[in-house]
Amino acid sequence: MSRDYAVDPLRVGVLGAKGKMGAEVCNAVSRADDLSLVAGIDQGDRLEALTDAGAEVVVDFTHPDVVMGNLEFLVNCGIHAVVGTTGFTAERLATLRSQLDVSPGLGVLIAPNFAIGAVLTMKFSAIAAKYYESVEIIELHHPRKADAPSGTAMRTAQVIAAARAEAGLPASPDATSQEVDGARGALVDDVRVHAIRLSGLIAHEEVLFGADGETLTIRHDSMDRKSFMPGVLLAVRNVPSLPGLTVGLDSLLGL
Ligand SMILES: NC(=O)C1=CN([C@@H]2O[C@H](COP(=O)(O)OP(=O)(O)OC[C@H]3O[C@@H](n4cnc5c(N)ncnc54)[C@H](OP(=O)(O)O)[C@@H]3O)[C@@H](O)[C@H]2O)C=CC1
Ligand SMILES: O=C(O)C1=N[C@H](C(=O)O)C[C@H](O)C1
Repeated sequence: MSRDYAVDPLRVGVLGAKGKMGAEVCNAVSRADDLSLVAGIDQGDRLEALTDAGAEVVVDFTHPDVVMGNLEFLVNCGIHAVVGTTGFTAERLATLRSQLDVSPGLGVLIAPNFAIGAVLTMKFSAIAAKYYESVEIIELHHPRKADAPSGTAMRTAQVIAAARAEAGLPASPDATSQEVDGARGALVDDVRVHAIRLSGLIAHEEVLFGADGETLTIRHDSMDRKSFMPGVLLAVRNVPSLPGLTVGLDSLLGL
């Protein structure tokens, strides 16, 4: 018999509950009739509070330095995870895949960005990439952000680079022969990424494409952290039926 979540809500825990994103997630989960917030823990709290509370899905918005330890605990305890925390290198994803290989039925979903517009920006950029000889990315964030470039910009650069490689495109043209360190941004998979940190901003990304006589700019702006909540809740509701590792929201959005 299938479970009636209106009667028996999915039990959700939040890691990083006092942070900017974690607090917003606690509010969103509390407001959803089919979900029940059973634990919200932060720096210094015991991870066991999650098992004590019977959490079935845990959402992690903490810090790149601690997220792998958190996930090891959750996987060992058989708790599904939805992860927004950044810092997922190919090596980290491989580690996670091997942990999940021995935990049949368990799901972990990691999304570099839960905002629909950011997911579409990555998708549109992957489509546009093969038509333009030049591409650069500018990401713009609030100044309390720990990592640069953003996880979204890293992922955007990776999908663009993959599309360019498949189309046989060389590196973007660039005649710079004299440079003040950092003036041309960071190279991520051969794509230049520039990171702005500015009070007043939340999370923004611009992808600029160029060819002879034209440019195309794809821009997304998160003006409020509420923009991430529909994606987070979509992931929470679906992760128990998505065994293994899922990266990105694309499949859940039908992209
Ligand atoms: N995927 C997405 O859509 C989004 C991803 N992010 C990412 O999410 C992460 C968090 O962002 P944000 O909420 O802005 O950051 P915050 O610094 O506001 O929040 C992080 C919270 O986690 C706490 N924390 C740190 N270590 C632990 C631990 N070991 N266990 C439990 N809690 C811990 C912090 O405590 P303390 O401050 O005391 O260290 C803080 O309260 C970042 O990696 C960010 O890039 C952000 C927005 C959207
Ligand atoms: O730290 C943030 O704020 C954000 N982090 C994520 C990232 O690094 O891409 C997602 C979004 O950009 C907000």
